[in-house]
Order: sequence, then structure tokens, then C-alpha cells
Amino acid sequence: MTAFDLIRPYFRANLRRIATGLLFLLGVDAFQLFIPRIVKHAVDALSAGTATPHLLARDGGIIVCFAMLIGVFRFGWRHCLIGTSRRVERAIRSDLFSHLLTLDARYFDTTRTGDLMSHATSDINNIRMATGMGIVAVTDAVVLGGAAIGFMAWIHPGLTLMALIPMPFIVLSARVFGRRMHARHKAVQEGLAAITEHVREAVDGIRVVKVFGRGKQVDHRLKDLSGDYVRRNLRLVRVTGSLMPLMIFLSGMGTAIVVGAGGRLVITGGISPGDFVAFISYLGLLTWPMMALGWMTNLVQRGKASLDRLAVIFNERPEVAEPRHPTPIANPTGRLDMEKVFFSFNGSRQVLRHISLAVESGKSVGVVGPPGSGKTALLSLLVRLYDPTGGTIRMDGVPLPDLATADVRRLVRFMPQEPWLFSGTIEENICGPGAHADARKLDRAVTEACLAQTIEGFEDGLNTIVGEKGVMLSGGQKQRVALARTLYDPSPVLILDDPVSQVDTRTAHHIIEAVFADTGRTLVVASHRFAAIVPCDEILVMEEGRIRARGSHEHLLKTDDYYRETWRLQSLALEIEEADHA
Ligand SMILES: Nc1ncnc2c1ncn2[C@@H]1O[C@H](COP(=O)(O)OP(=O)(O)OP(=O)(O)O)[C@@H](O)[C@H]1O
Repeated sequence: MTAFDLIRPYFRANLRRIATGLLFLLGVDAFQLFIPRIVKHAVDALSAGTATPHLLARDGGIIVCFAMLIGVFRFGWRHCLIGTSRRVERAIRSDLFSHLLTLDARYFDTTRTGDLMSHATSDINNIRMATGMGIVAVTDAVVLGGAAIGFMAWIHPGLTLMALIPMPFIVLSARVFGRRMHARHKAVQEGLAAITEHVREAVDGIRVVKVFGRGKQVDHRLKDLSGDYVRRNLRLVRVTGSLMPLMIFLSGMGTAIVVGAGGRLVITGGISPGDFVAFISYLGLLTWPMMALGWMTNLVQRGKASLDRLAVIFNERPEVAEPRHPTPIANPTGRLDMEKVFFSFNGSRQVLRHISLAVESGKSVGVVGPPGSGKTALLSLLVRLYDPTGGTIRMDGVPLPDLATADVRRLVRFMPQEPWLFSGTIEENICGPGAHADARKLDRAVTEACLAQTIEGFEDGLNTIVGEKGVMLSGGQKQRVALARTLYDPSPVLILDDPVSQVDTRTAHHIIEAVFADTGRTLVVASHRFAAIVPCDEILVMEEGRIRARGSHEHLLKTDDYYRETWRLQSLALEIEEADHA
């Protein structure tokens, strides 16, 4: 998709509005061009001594009517053309967001959030400016500029040539200054973004800032950033502040030429005094189209560059692609198997190697191993957040890429390691924002996740607001809300990544009991806590992306050193904890 392909449908959808806006704009230009003719008529009558109060009142009345029409038509074009640009902006933003939602985890692993934010704000803003004011600038430059020059040439071609001498300088300076203004404006925006990001990070990490006494450093950094922001703004003001005086100077030069040369023509009878006044008015009208000409090229260039950047995102296709003809699973049983699976996040380092696994329906698999051994990577493949770089993963005998992604997400419920909560209520976090909660399902999920007592303790119960990222809840409470979210919709396969890492031993025990009580579903659980994996039918011990050992708890105790040693240490810690409670 090219930049042009990208913008075309938005223009097509607004064609009628754009055409109406252009008609209004042409109307404004026409009325503006006729006012000097009326002025000429009055001035000529005055200098010929034929002017009467009635004639002057009539000319004045016509000018007032034209001025009123200009006001109405100007409102019309602004409403249509600026409205179109806002509509285009809204449509592109919503299409961009919908498209981003189709992209897979790998895209977001490699794309900075700041870049996406900038596409969603300044790039779309550039496109809006190019489509709205860009159309106005082009039309004005061509129609108003062309017609004003035409009327001037009609009055006196030679004088017109002389009056136009400063015009190329106006076009050029508008272009050069516009470009410089854009660069400096961008620098100002970057300065502001740096301040915003610094404040956001400091507020987000306020506990670390306080506990490590980093307040002064954070404060100094903010002062530096603010100073830099002021400097950037002053650099911008130097450009914006000099543009207008330069324009006034250049258009003044044009007027001076006309006063000198045109005045002489009036004296020699080459043109009438009315023509002289009208000529100066047309020259005044010409300044804006000339500026628009320089300005427009910048606007259009900038809009095109932004469109090109957005086209790159719109051309991005998820690697985790939707199958053309998805295979339906009529009666899902939750049988899973992995065959010689390899996986790399970035295409270079393999984080999973030679993984083969078969989980019968209703059976459970536990995954243990040191940090970074590949547990989360393995679980992410089962829920198809990523596709393996080698090998096959099947569900009920069907390779995952042959299933509709929506089916995979419906059949496989996943609790990520990070208990991400959205700002909103506990209920919204469990059932989804705006969703109508099923009281029975909600009750069961809350009970299984050992959350009932916690919720009873809150004044607003399930309607308790959790705050940004669940800041109002403790780590363990957040984790249990995330678990309840996973358990809310029953599914044939349940995948839990470290589900009890942030709760006490007793709560962990209750959660594990509840999760394992449902024997109808297939369960895959990764955990550093052995209590969560000991009841599993099969346990995998991961090491550097491979399965170093596998079997039941008893088997691994006998055969694997890492497993035995970790189990011994955890049992010891548990005994000490229980002795402390006793
Ligand atoms: N998004 C990513 N991009 C690139 N590499 C990654 C990414 N996520 C994890 N890794 C790397 O992949 C390897 C496996 O990570 P993984 O998160 O699967 O380990 P883990 O066993 O779950 O660790 P932990 O017990 O700490 O949760 C690690 O070496 C890690 O650095």
C-alpha cells in the first residue's frame, strides 16, 4: 500500500463535503476579488466629480453585502473542509488502532510505545493539516492568486510585472521559514514529550524514588528538561517572530513599487485613480496566496512523509496470521501436543529447542526451571501469542495456525505472569469492561481464585476501583483478580504462568486445590513454587530452553538433581514458615 492508496478511500468517503467546501472557498475568493472593483468605481466617481451620496451609499452597501457573504461562505468552507480533515483524522486514527490490535506480540516486542504514540498523534495531525489547510492553501494559491494577478494585469501589465518582483521572495521565505518552523516545532514537541515521560516515570516509580532517596536527582533532571524546553521554545519564537515582519516588509516593498510607479501612471493618465486603489487592494490580496504557496509545499511534504510512515504500519502483517479457511473443532477436548518445537523471539537466539510434549485431555503438566529457562516462552506458544520457528503445536490434532485465532483464545485460557489490570472496577477486570457479568460464573471464578474474602473486605465489593494498573490493590490481590479473569469463562485448556508467586502459602494452597479440583480441563502450569506443580501428571524441568528432565514428582525426586535440590530447599523454607506461624 502506498501513501496515496492509504489516503484515497478517506477522500472518496468525503467527496461531496470537499466539493461543497471548495465551492464556498471559490465564493469567498470571488467576493474578495470583486470588492476592489467596487472601490475603484467609487474612487473613479469621486475623482471625476460624479460621485453622489446615493452612489457612494450604494457602493458601500454592496461592499457590506459582499463582506457578509464572505463571512457566511468562510464559515461554510471551514465547516466543510476543516470538518473533512477532522473526519479523515478520526477515521485514520480508528483504522490505525484497529490495525494495531491485529498485530502480534512480536511487533510490540520490537516497537517502542513512544513511536506508536507519535504516529497516533503528530503523524495523524500532519495528515489532518495537509488534507484540511492543504486544500485551502492550494485553492487560494491557484484561484485567488491567479485571479488577483489577472485583474492586476488587466489594469496594467507592466505595473503588474514590477509589483510582482518581491513575490518570489515571499514564496521562498514562507517555504524556508515554514520548514525551519516545523523542525523547531518538532524539537519543542520532543522537549515536551521528554518532560512528560520523565514525570510519568517518576510518578510511576515514586516508591523507588522515595525509598532510594532519588528525589533530588529526579528534580534536577526535571529542571534540566524544563530549561531545555524553554530554550527550544525560544528558538521557535525566533523563527515565528521574524516571519511576519519579513512578510510585511516584502509586501510593503510591493506596495512601495506600486505607489511609485503606479502613482506616476495616474499622473500621466496611464491608469485612473480608482485603478490605482484597486491595484493596491489586489496586491494586498496576493500576499496570502504567495505565502500559502510556500507554506502549502511544506504542509503537503510533511503530510506525505507522515502518510508514508503510517503506510509502513498499515503494511505490517501479523506473523501469527489468521488462517484463510480455519478448521473448526466441533467437540474440543483440550488435547495438546508439541512436536520438535523450536522458538526464537528475535530470529537469532533459540530460547526453546527440541520441545516435544503430549498432554491428554484433562491431564496436567507442570513446568519448572531456573529464571530465563524458557517457561513463559513455552506457555506463550500454546496460546499462540507467537508461532514457533520450527516444529508443530496441535490442539485436538489440529495445528494451531489452522484454527481461527478467536477459537484458540476461546479454547485456551491464559494467565500471564504479569497480572496486568486495567483501571476500572474489580468486576470489569474479571468480566471485561462494559460486559454484562454472569453472576454464577463470576461467583465461581472469585471463589476459585480465593478472592471472595478479600472482596467482602472492600466497602464497594466487586465495584471497588482498582486504579491505574491496579495500584490500589496489593500484589497478591492483583494476581488473584488476574486469575479470576482467566477462570471466568470455562475452557478446555487452562494455562497459568506463575499463578501463586505473590500469595502466601496458605492462599496458594487453596488456589491450587481449587484449580486442580476441575479435572475436566487440560492444565499447563509454570511455577517457581513447587506446590503448584507437584500435583501435575507430568512435570517438565526446563534448562536453557530444553527439557532437561520429565516425569512425575516422585520420579524427578529420584532422578533429577536440580529438581531434588530445589524441592528440598522449598520444603525447608515451608517448614520454617509453618514453625513461625505455630
Ligand atoms: N520479548 C522477548 N524478546 C526477546 N527475548 C526474550 C523476550 N522475552 C524473554 N526473552 C528471553 O527468552 C528467554 C526465556 O525467557 P522466559 O521468559 O521464557 O523465561 P522463564 O523461564 O519464564 O523465566 P522466569 O522464571 O524468570 O519467568 C530468556 O533468556 C529471556 O531473556
